[in-house]
Amino acid sequence: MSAVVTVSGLRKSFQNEDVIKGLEFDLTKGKCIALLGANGAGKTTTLQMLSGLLRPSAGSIAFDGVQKGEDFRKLIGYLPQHPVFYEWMSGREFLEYTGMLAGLSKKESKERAEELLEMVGISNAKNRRIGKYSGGMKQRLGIAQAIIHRPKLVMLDEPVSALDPFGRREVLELMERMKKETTILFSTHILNDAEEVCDDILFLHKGEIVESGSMKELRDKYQQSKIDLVFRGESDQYIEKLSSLVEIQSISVHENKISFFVHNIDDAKHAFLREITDRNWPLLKFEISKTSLEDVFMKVVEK
Ligand SMILES: Nc1ncnc2c1ncn2[C@@H]1O[C@H](COP(=O)(O)OP(=O)(O)OP(=O)(O)O)[C@@H](O)[C@H]1O
Repeated sequence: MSAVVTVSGLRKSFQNEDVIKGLEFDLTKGKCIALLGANGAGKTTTLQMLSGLLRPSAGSIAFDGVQKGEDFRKLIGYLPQHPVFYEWMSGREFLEYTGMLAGLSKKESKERAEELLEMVGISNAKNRRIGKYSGGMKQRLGIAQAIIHRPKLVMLDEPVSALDPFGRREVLELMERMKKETTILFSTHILNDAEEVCDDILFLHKGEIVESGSMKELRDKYQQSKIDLVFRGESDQYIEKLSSLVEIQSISVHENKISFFVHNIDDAKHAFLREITDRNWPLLKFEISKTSLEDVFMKVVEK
């Protein structure tokens, strides 16, 4: 599959401090990719370099079909983390204005503005002043602005983080619709949001990509089945016996909770329950679950 942009050896330092430390990745055409990372991981800095607002300290960013030195801005759309609007303009006026700034004719801008107001679901408020819009509506207007010139890649910096649950839902649903038309790179520190709409993840931590791949690959790689057990009293003898019954990947003990990570959850469940009931062990808790990507994310971030 072809890449809309290929990034190689990308670095950025501020006052001799390395903030982005040699990123290597490409973004596959037609995908929605989450740039996931905690606060300060370097997401905004990365997006600003990709959008041409910030000059990299080193490395290259190559857009598909664009020669070195050629203007690539027509190919990209960008919604900053804290977009600023002319609050006195109406949504329609704002979109027509940004359309013309992006190089569309007056007629094209009008038509595209109408189309986008419909698409992002604010056409009934198109003549209202932006100052009267809710957070979710402003964010959707910001997204419309970012795609007015039909870019090949649209970058959204934390588009849902500051929204209430309603606004968040509106924007995530809009992204779902946009996926059919363009490649999306969106930054977030909330894994759930990434999981909901994205195909692929770039996991940024302290300026480095510590994990990447499709959602499915990462789930397959990290999701493990586990059985949590709590017994009354000392648990060493139970751990020893239970771990001899089936193939165990790992065991962790936290206070009085024993977690067995296993390959085959059905075998383990039956074997454990049989053993515990046959021997009448003082079981207080038996719980089956899966580790989530969230657990993995937390582990990496805590390092
Ligand atoms: N202009 C600047 N001058 C100095 N340091 C900067 C500058 N811009 C960003 N940084 C630093 O670079 C690091 C990464 O910042 P960045 O804003 O890219 O992170 P982020 O992942 O987008 O986080 P957040 O979600 O909090 O915005 C931070 O430590 C930040 O303090």
